[in-house]
Amino acid sequence: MRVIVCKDYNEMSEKAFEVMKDVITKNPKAVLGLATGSSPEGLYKCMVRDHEENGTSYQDITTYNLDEYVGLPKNHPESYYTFMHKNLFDHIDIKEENTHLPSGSTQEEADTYEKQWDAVTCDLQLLGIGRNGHIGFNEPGTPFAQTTHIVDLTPSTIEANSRFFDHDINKVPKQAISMGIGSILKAKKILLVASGAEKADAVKAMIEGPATESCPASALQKHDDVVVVLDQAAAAGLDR
Ligand SMILES: N[C@@H]1[C@@H](O)[C@H](O)[C@@H](COP(=O)(O)O)O[C@@H]1O
Repeated sequence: MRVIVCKDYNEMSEKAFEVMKDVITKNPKAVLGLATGSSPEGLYKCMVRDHEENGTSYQDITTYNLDEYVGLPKNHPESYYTFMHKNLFDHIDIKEENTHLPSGSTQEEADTYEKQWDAVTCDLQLLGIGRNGHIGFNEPGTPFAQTTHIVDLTPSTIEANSRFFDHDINKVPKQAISMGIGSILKAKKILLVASGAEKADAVKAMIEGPATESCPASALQKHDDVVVVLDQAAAAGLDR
């Protein structure tokens, strides 16, 4: 794992953008795995600004998102479909038909998404990390070989994500459809961004702990091309 520590969220976003831009420049037909949450928002802003100022084109780029809540209509303000359009897709020249998000509530629908994912080679998978070490919605205890699946969210994730639902845990969906850890590890390159003190324990377990199902992100130790971009607060627990 290559670990880059930045002074703050903005610098983290700029550094992550450099990694992203390099992939897109080398391959304008790249397949990108995308993530939601506050961690990648700054990176998406950099991509939009670069598209507007430098004309970087996404015409031939294809995207696959990691996850989506079960039970929220597509156009719900907190659906990941809405998030991706609001933060990225509506501001760049990507073709709607080239963007993919998982959807549905059954394992059959999850398997269909995995088949689509298997048919492409992802050049760069972007990830955030949950406070309990989850990636996508793969909660602690998820087998590393897991493919796209329906997930029961843990109380800790429901609580963490309630900030997007008026701080009301009753409004947070209780399930999600998520690429598995095995799906994520299929990407050629992985870029994980994390900021803030509340991520420090998960970041330490991911990088310096053993590769164990109790920290889903520690599975990334098994991949040979991972770049982790952190701000100082998220890196605070690291020994090295
Ligand atoms: N499913 C998403 C994850 O993909 C994301 O990494 C995590 C952290 O979110 P944030 O970046 O807002 O802290 O939250 C959600 O649960």
